[in-house]
This record gives sequence, C-alpha cells and structure tokens, in this order.
Amino acid sequence: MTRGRFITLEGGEGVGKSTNLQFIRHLLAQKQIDVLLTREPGGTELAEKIRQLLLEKHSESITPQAELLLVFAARAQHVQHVILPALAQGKWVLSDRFTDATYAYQGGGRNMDNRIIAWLESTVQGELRPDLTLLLDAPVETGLLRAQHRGKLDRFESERRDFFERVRQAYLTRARQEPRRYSIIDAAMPLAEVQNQIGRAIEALVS
Ligand SMILES: Nc1ncnc2c1ncn2[C@@H]1O[C@H](COP(=O)(O)OP(=O)(O)OP(=O)(O)O)[C@@H](O)[C@H]1O
Ligand SMILES: Cc1cn([C@H]2C[C@H](O)[C@@H](COP(=O)(O)O)O2)c(=O)[nH]c1=O
Repeated sequence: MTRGRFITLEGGEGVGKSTNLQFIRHLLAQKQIDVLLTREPGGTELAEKIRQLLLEKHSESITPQAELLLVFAARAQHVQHVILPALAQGKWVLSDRFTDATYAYQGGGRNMDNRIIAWLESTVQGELRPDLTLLLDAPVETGLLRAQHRGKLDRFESERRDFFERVRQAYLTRARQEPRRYSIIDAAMPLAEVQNQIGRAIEALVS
C-alpha cells in the first residue's frame, strides 16, 4: 500500500489554521482523498491531557525546559499511536501544528537551543517529516486581534508581543531554509484569497 501524505498547518495565534483545516479537508474529499484531521499538542487521549497542562495557567511557572519536554512527550504519543499508523494505511494526515511550532515557540519564542529541538525531533519522530507545510503568515497584531474575539486567552496567548514577533520570525526563517516543503500563505488577506493560495499549494502536492 502507498504511504499517505502528511500535511501540516502552521502559524502564529489566530491566523486561521482551524478555519482552513476544514477547507483543506473539503478540497481533498473532492479528490476522493481520505484524510485524518488532528492537532498538536494533542491528538491522543494522553496528548490532549498534556495539551491542557500546557495551555492552562498555573500558579507555578512552567520552565522552558519542562515546556519543551511536555511538547515532545505529547508528540511521541501522537506520532506512534495516530500519525504513523494512519500513513501506513494509506490515509493522508492533516495536522493543526507539528514540530515547526516547537522551533517557532520554544526555539524562537523561548530561546531554546535548536540543536536540542533537532535531537528530540529525531528521537521522537525518526524519519517522519511533513510532505507539505502551509505557513499561514500574518502580522502579529492581525492574528492576536482575531484570536481575542474568541474570549479568554490561554497561557501562550497571554505572552508579550515580542514573544510572538520572535515566533513569527522563527517560522519565516525555517520556511526560507526549506522552500520545497513550505508554502508561505499570506493570511492577512481576505479568506477567499487565503483559500485560493492554499488551493494552489494542495493542487501542486496532489498532481
Ligand atoms: N483571512 C481571514 N480574514 C478574516 N478573518 C479570518 C480569516 N481567517 C480566519 N479568520 C477568523 O479569525 C478567527 C481566528 O481563526 P482560527 O480560529 O481559524 O485561527 P487559528 O489560527 O486556528 O487560531 P489559534 O492558533 O489561536 O487556535 C476566527 O474568528 C476566523 O473566523
Ligand atoms: C505544537 C506546539 C504548540 N505550541 C503552542 C502554540 C499554541 O499557542 C498552542 C496550541 O494552541 P492552538 O489552538 O494551536 O493555537 O500551543 C507550542 O508552543 N509548541 C508546539 O510544539
């Protein structure tokens, strides 16, 4: 059986990942492609519990090291129990965030060493890397304004503006380093235009 394709959606807060996940599912369904939608941190029972730990605010601060290890603990469960089995069955997998988010948030945002992230990436994922990563890029202000309309802010959304600027720059740096895997989408545009751009990137992968 042919292995399925692995697509990830990335970007800062409120850039439109959840909205466009459904759009991509619809596009692939029109092409009779069976796709599993998932997210990080999360995607399994245990990984969703770790997600809660990461997103909730606590009286005890979470150190950057603990945060990084929690992210990869959740990913180890997700990769072994969900992503690899689905790909092996020929299903496509579409994940709302994956390891590029770790390079952006823990690497860029928290200044963790990229070499440590790369070591954890190889340890947890082996050879698994996305076939296509759609980076929804918009000015920090645009995304935060969109996210704020949803109400109460989580632990990450409550970070300072300069944290999100570092996250955005880290994403863009990675995208420029790996132009064959990444497609940078201008997510500040109206939704119809954003979806035109996404449609072209998906078409290129399918054909
Ligand atoms: N291109 C767009 N133009 C205007 N509004 C948009 C656009 N894309 C998404 N939105 C709106 O912005 C809000 C945030 O979108 P969404 O929840 O999809 O973002 P997200 O990237 O998944 O957010 P988060 O990372 O915080 O989970 C929603 O209200 C959505 O309808
Ligand atoms: C995978 C991953 C995620 N994060 C952060 C980024 C977001 O603030 C939250 C997830 O919530 P959202 O609904 O997807 O916006 O988690 C992170 O810091 N590191 C990661 O690897």
